Order: sequence, then structure tokens, then C-alpha cells
Amino acid sequence: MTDPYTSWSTSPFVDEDMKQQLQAMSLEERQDAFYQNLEFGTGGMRGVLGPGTNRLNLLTVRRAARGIAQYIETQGEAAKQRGFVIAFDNRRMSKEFSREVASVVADAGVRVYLYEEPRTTPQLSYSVRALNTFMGMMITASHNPPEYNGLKVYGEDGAQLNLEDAKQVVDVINQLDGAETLEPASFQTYLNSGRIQFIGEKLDQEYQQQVKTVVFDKELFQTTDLRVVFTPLHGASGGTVRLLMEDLGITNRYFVESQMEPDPEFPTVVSANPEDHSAFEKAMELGAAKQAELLIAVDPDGDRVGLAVRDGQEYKLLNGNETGALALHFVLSQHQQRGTLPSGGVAYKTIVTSELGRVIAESFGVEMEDVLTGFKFIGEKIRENEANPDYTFLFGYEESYGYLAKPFARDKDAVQLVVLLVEMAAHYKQKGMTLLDALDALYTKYGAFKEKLISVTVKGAGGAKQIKHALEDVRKNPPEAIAGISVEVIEDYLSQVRKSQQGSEKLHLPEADVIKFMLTDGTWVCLRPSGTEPKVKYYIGVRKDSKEQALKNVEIVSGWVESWMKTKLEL
Ligand SMILES: O=P(O)(O)OC[C@H]1O[C@H](O)[C@H](O)[C@@H](O)[C@@H]1O
Repeated sequence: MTDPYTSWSTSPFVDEDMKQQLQAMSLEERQDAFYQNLEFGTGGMRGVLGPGTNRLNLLTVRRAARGIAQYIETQGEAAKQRGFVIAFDNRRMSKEFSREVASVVADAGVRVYLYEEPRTTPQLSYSVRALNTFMGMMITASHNPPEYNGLKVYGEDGAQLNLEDAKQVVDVINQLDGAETLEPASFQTYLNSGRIQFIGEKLDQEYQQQVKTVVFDKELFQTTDLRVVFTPLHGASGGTVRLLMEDLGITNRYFVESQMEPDPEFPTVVSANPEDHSAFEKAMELGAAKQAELLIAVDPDGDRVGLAVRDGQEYKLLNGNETGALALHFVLSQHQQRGTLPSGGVAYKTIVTSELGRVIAESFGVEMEDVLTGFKFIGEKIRENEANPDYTFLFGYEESYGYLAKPFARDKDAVQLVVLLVEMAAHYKQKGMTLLDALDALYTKYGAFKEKLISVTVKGAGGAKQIKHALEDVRKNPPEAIAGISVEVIEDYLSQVRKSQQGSEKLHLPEADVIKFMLTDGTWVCLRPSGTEPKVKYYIGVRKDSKEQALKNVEIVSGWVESWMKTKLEL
């Protein structure tokens, strides 16, 4: 059998440009580019751009699209007619990939709707629902460096494919021949025939109308003197947010102009990730010049959002747990004040997100349900329950900076949150409070919660195995105490068993390689391998009477967990 490198080098479907790149590769580069097929997993596909089976390029994208097209074909004529919608953000090759996917899917007889210019992930999610398509795709690598791109696949409800459907798609893709053997389809032919249609302004406007419904009190925008700085970090959300802020009459709005236009090179940021302090650098400069109280940064595909709040002469960043708790509390208290808090209201968070969310929800008589890490699990819950007339989705969030206020989108939606967070900051400003004061008020009322996330990178071919073995070892030899605090409950999501002194019970969440320890003083520790990076993640949460105590304790427990896991990973 010909090796894949030779097969690609001689394939009629590999263009001259790529053939030259193949020729120029060192032996090491070849090995890395061809030693496996870039995995299409339950979260889609993400990787470095370039030639090879282990890279993202027109051929590997074609292969993934072919698998998706074949999967849609197996779902029957109605699914094909309902069609497939595609959006992309501002990554290198995104437009080319979007057209490649469109052609391949159209070639299978499926109707295709396509955005011509960058749009956000939540708008893609909304578009699946608005156009009633059978599936959809977002082409993005979220906040990864410029050399990456990726594909995320959505089901008919607008959420990322659930585990069962994703598995079926993955199985079809895995059975396909090599990417270099697959014939391309003609984009122009299907565009001319109308099987591929461009979409745009009408859906943009509809989506923006929907976003405005997230606001409780539009008049607040006209009366507030709150000063807000916004940056999309060179991503896809800039245009939409600018229009929304203008439209809502948010007077003191300032945009980081050098970062407003979509740019695949992200030239003015070290990391286009609102979790990183560095992402706020330009926003902080503008904020200082304009005396802004609030800085908002949205990641390139517009699904995650970070905040920085003015504290004296500096800005303090809020993390996902803090922003999420504030937003949840704001939504629930606004409903309560207006008498619109429904009796069957439900909120969601992930199992690695702060327990403060549960305490807040319960104080309003709202159920807080936990799901596995990944926003698709929140989307799945909304779908499972929405037919029930007694059910109302009130809020969903996760510590990794993802939030959803209203379910017209079914993925985390930073655009919704931008308007909600500005309203929230204006609301507190009216009371003479910053968002930091508001957070302190939550701690006073509900207890001081503090969380910490430690990510340990374990790279290389053996990295994933090393992580797996370490977690196996934790299961075999679970600690009786962590940092001197007794373990009360162990939840193992792999065996789906919850063990405590009272006995064992089954956990009702999908199987996942995750272990969570609950300690006698309310502290919890959760361990899981990252699904998107070569990392193992340790999440720690504590609840104490004072902020100082909470801060101290979270550090003690984190230190203990880090050294303990070091021995398990044999680092
Ligand atoms: O922790 P990882 O598996 O790397 O995933 C990182 C993040 O990816 C997505 O944004 C998911 O919605 C999050 O739940 C997750 O935290």
C-alpha cells in the first residue's frame, strides 16, 4: 500500500501549491503531518492548517463534509430538503472551507445556506433554528492561535451535536477513503442551480432583534452614565455588537477600533482569549483614557465573553464563575421584581462550575441542574424539556466564560451577554455599586465562594495515555482526605457511581472520564482531561465565611492537589 505522503504527493486532487509544500517538508514535519487522520470527535475537528492527513486543509475538510453529507442522506429526503447552514469566523482559509463544505454537502442533494462573510457561533446556532435546517456547521478554532482552524457541527435544535448523533457522524467519516482520493464538487454549479443560497442581512436583523429581548429595562441605557469599552479581539462579533449598542442607545460606548475588524492574524493581541489578562491590554488603554468602568472582550467566534471592572486606577478581571454568578443573580432578581419569575424555572451549570450558582438559584426557588463540561449538554437539556409547558429555561453557564440568557441560540452567546452585562453594570451603577461591589454583596449574602482551575500540559504521543493512567490511579487509590479535609463523597463519571458513607448510587449523566471529590467542609475537587487540548485540568472550589478565608483555602487545597497529581503523572 502506498504511504499517505506519497499518495497525497501524486493525487490529482492535491493542487500544485500544496504539492510544493509537501516536497519542502522535513522528515519530521512529514511524520507529524501524516501519522494519523486529524480526529473528528464529538466536538468536531480542530487543528493546525497545512498539508497532510493530520492537518486542516481543503482535503481533510472535504472528507469531513463528505461524511456529514452521507449522514444527512441516511436521514431521508425531508432532512435533505430542510438542509444545512454554514457560518465561519475570521480564520485563515475559513471562506474557502465554507465553500468546500457547501459544495460537498450540496453534491449529496442537500439544500445549503451559507453566510458570505464572518458571523459568530451563536448566530450560526440561531440560524439553524430560524431556517429550520436539519444541521449546521461553524468554521472556527475559537481562541486558538492564528495557525489553527476547525469545524463544529450543530443538530436541528441549534446545539452542538449530542453524543449519539456525533458518534454516528464520526463513524461515517471514519469509514471514508483517504482525503486525497475524494473528488471535489463544483461550488458554482450548485450556486447557479440555487441548491446553495447565500444568506445575510435578514437573519442578521432577526438575530439582533432577538438579542434585544434579553434586556429587562431598555430605558436604563438612555439614562445611565456608565462608560463601557468593547473589543471583539479581531473576531466576528464587532459589527453586530456595534449595531446593537447604537440601536439600544448605550451612550458612553467606546470601541477598540484597532481590534474591531475581523483579522485572521489577530495582529494586536498575544492571545485572543478573554480568559487571558493580555487580551484586555488595548481595552485597558482605551478604558483608562475614557475613564470607563467596564471593559468587555469577546472571543473571535463570539461565544465567550470576559469582563474587567474598574477598581480605583486599575482594572480587575472577573472570571467565568464570578461573571456567571452575577449574571444569574441579575436575571433572577429582575424576574422576581417584575413578577415574571416562573414556577418551573430551571438554570444550568456544569459540574466544574462554582456552587455559588446553585445557592443563588435555590434562593429564588429555581432549580439548578448540573451537566457535564461542554455547553452542548446545556443545549441538550433545553431541548429535552422545552415541550413541557411548565418548564422555563432561565440561564445557563459554565466557568469557561460561556453563558446563555435566552434559548433562541443553543450555544453560549457572548452577544446576548454583552447587552445583559452592560444593563447589569448600569443597574448597579444606579445604586452606587460597581460589579466588584455587587460580587461582594453576593458573598455576604450567600457565603464566600472561591474557585481555581489548574491546567497541566502533558504533550506528545504519550501525553493522553499518561493522563489516562494518572486518573486510573486516582480511581484505584482515592484519597481519604485532601489537604487534611476528609473526603465525604466521590463521584466517578466513568463508572457513573456516586459513593458516600451512606452507600452508592447511580449518577445520571453521560459517561465521562471525570472524578469529583466532595469534602466535609463544602470544598470540592474535580479532575478531568481536557477534550480540546493536551492538558489535564484540576478544578477546585471552596466556600467559607469570609473572602480572605476562601482565598487562603483555595490556595491550600490547590497546592495539595497539584503536588498529589504530580506524583500520579510522574512528572
Ligand atoms: O476543557 P476542555 O475540554 O478543553 O474544553 C474547553 C471548553 O470548551 C468548550 O468551550 C466547552 O463548551 C466548555 O465547556 C469547555 O470548558
